[in-house]
Formats: sequence, C-alpha cells, structure tokens
Amino acid sequence: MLDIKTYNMIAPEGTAEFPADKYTINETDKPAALLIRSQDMHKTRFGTSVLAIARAGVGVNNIPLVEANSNGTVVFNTPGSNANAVKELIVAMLILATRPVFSSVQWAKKLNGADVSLQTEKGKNHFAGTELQGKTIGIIGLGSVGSRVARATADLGMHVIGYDPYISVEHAWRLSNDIPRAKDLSELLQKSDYVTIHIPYTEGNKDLISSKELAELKDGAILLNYSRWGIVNENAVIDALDSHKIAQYLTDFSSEKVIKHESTIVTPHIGGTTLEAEINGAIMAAQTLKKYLETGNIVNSVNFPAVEMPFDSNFRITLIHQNVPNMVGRITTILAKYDINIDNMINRSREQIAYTMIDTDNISEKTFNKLKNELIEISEVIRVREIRKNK
Ligand SMILES: NC(=O)c1ccc[n+]([C@@H]2O[C@H](COP(=O)([O-])OP(=O)(O)OC[C@H]3O[C@@H](n4cnc5c(N)ncnc54)[C@H](O)[C@@H]3O)[C@@H](O)[C@H]2O)c1
Ligand SMILES: O=C(O)[C@H](O)COP(=O)(O)O
Repeated sequence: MLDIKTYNMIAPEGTAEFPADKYTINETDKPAALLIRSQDMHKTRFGTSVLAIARAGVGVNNIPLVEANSNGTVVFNTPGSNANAVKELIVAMLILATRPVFSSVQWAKKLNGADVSLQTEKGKNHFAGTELQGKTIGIIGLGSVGSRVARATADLGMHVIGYDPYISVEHAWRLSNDIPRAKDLSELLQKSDYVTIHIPYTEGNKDLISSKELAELKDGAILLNYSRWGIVNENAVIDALDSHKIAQYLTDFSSEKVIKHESTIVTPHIGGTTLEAEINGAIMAAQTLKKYLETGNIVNSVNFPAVEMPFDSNFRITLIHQNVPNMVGRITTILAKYDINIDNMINRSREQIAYTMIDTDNISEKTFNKLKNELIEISEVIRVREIRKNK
C-alpha cells in the first residue's frame, strides 16, 4: 500500500483516481507522495519517504525545489489546468476596472419606493464607464494563461501586444499570428493602457515591475497581477497609485496596505478557484503521481527531465542520481555482477539531476536489497527504487 498525503482543498475527483486496493489517503506519517495546492512546503517539512509532490495547479514557488532534488523527490504541476479560469477572471476584472459595476449596484440597492425605476434612470449618469474596445492591452507572459487572455481580449476588440522572451513552441503555436510581440518590456509598457502579468514567480522575476517600469507606463494605465505576490513591487505600486501615475491596481495577491488602498481591487487568490479548474488540476495531478509511482515514468515535472519508457518487462529499477559522467557505466557494471540482463534502459538529465530506468526480468527481494545497497553506495546516487509490474 502507498499512502498519499493531501494538503489544501483537493477535489475528490482527484483522490478517487487512487484505487483503494493499492493506495491509502492521509493514513500514515510516511507518505509515498504529496498532493497539494498552495501549501507552503518551505515551512512544511517532507521526509525522505516522499517520492513525489504533485501540485494541483501551476505555480511551484511554494515548493523548495533544491531540497526536493537533494531528497530525490520529483515535483509535478498541472500545466494549463486552471488557465481558462484565470482568463475568465481577467476578462471580468478588466470590465470591473472600466465600468463602475460595484458602485452602481451598491447605489441601486439603497433605493426605495414605487419610483425606483425612475430614480435609476435619473441616477445612471453618475455611473458612466469607458469601453475596452479600441484600448491596448499588454500581456507579459504568453503561456497557458497569457495566450488565452490574448485571444479573449482580441475578441473584445482590444489591441493586444505580448511580451515573452522564453515562450515555448507549444504556446507560440497557440498564439494567433495577429498578436504583435513587443521587442522588450519597455515597448509593451509604453504602448499599453492595461498591463496584465502572467508569469511564474522566480528569483529572476522578483520585482519585475518596480518604480522604473511603472514610470514607463502611460499616465492613468491600469495594472493587473494575477500571477504572484512579489512580481510587482508593492511599495512602488502604492507610490504609483498615490501619485496617480497609474489609475488602478487589480490583484489576486495582497497585503493590508494594498487591500486598504482606494485605487485597488483585490480578490483573495481565486484565479484558479472554479469547480472545473479544481477538478482538472486534481485529476491531472493524481494521474501524474500514479504514473510515476506505478511505472517510474515522468511527465509534467518541474525539476526532473521528462522520461517515458513502455513498461514491458516484469521488473524496473529506477535511479535518481547526479548528472555526472560515467554513471550509466558504473550502474551497469554493478548490475552485471548480479548477472542481471537488461531488457531496456533509458537515461535522461535536467541540469544537475539525472534519472535512469532499467527494465529486467524478476529479481528476488533478497537480491534486489543487496543490489540496492551497492548502488546507493555510489556517492552520486540519490535514490534507488524497485517497481514490480502490476504491483
Ligand atoms: N491567480 C491564480 O490563481 C493563478 C492561477 C494560475 C496561474 N497563476 C500564476 O500565473 C503564472 C502563469 O501561469 P501559466 O499557466 O500561464 O504558466 P505557463 O508556464 O504556461 O506560462 C508562463 C509564461 O511566462 C513566460 N515568462 C517567464 N518569465 C517571463 C518574463 N520575465 N517575461 C515575460 N514572460 C515570461 C514563460 O516563458 C511562459 O511562457 C503561474 O506561474 C502562476 O504563478 C495564478
Ligand atoms: O498557481 C496556481 O495554479 C494558482 O495560483 C492556483 O493556486 P491554488 O491552487 O492555491 O488556488
């Protein structure tokens, strides 16, 4: 039995992916894997029993990847699972930034009497808005969310300009050829009436939008941050709002200072919080975990290489090791000592980490334990695992 520990609200459709004859959920203090959302794993220690962590969602800045690597823990996310949910919220927030929906509803709620309809007709002049059509929106990051926002805002009649120097081939294909790309961030900032950010939080993206970048925006521009706290420098954005350099800041990530400011609209990190996105993410994360636990194959990892090999033999040995020369030679030399005949083998690497899978015929538990002890003695080997077919 393998135990899966969950954190946060994981949709039951996800945990239902783990059959009860092979898995338990939240039953031991030595789980084989974790299924999480935004749980801060920098503060929540995970032990060596944890073979993998699946993040139902996209952002993985809540997971210490260096520690995961040295522990031999594979970290997965669920790319695109909540992108439509974020896109729809961005459309809503653009409209809320442009039309006085909240204030007009609050005003109308207070009306009394038989002539409320007359009163609304008289009062509506106080609630004139502007339109999105014809305005320019700059989209920073053209991945799963950004590419969808580009399409949706173009459909609203906005002029769209994108910026993503690291765009993947898959996302570039999804993006319409009509969407012009800024040559650099400055060009995007200078041309846009609205700027929306859809990038991961990384060391390199910390404070990407700070005083210098805010100064490059058009006067009265509107900024949206549905990516992460820390990508926009909070003090700089408050200064830009106070000086009326920018008109509004709309965000899913906050502090008391931002919430209390009269020119902000703050949502409580609900970008991916729809029934559909939560189910998508939980199922995708669970399926990715199951695949890894049952076959060793890796898809959608953020710290390990993608590795897939059909599992046609009876026994699979997986090794996580440092990415240094001659590891395969050293590993196969030890296997040869045990007279193990290799049916199939794959070795892939990503930065400092490498992963090797070796398929062979059945090996007894006793022989495998001896073999494992010898393999783990190679100082660069981090983890050795056995997977028996259909177990
Ligand atoms: N508010 C929410 O609930 C919510 C939901 C989903 C995602 N997110 C956040 O949004 C981020 C983006 O999500 P996604 O699904 O589109 O991810 P994604 O990985 O599909 O796309 C991110 C894109 O950003 C680009 N990028 C990275 N750094 C950049 C930079 N400095 N300038 C321009 N482009 C840059 C990458 O090349 C990539 O194309 C996530 O990492 C997460 O932090 C928030
Ligand atoms: O990165 C993400 O996928 C979003 O921020 C959603 O986070 P959540 O799963 O905690 O809602």
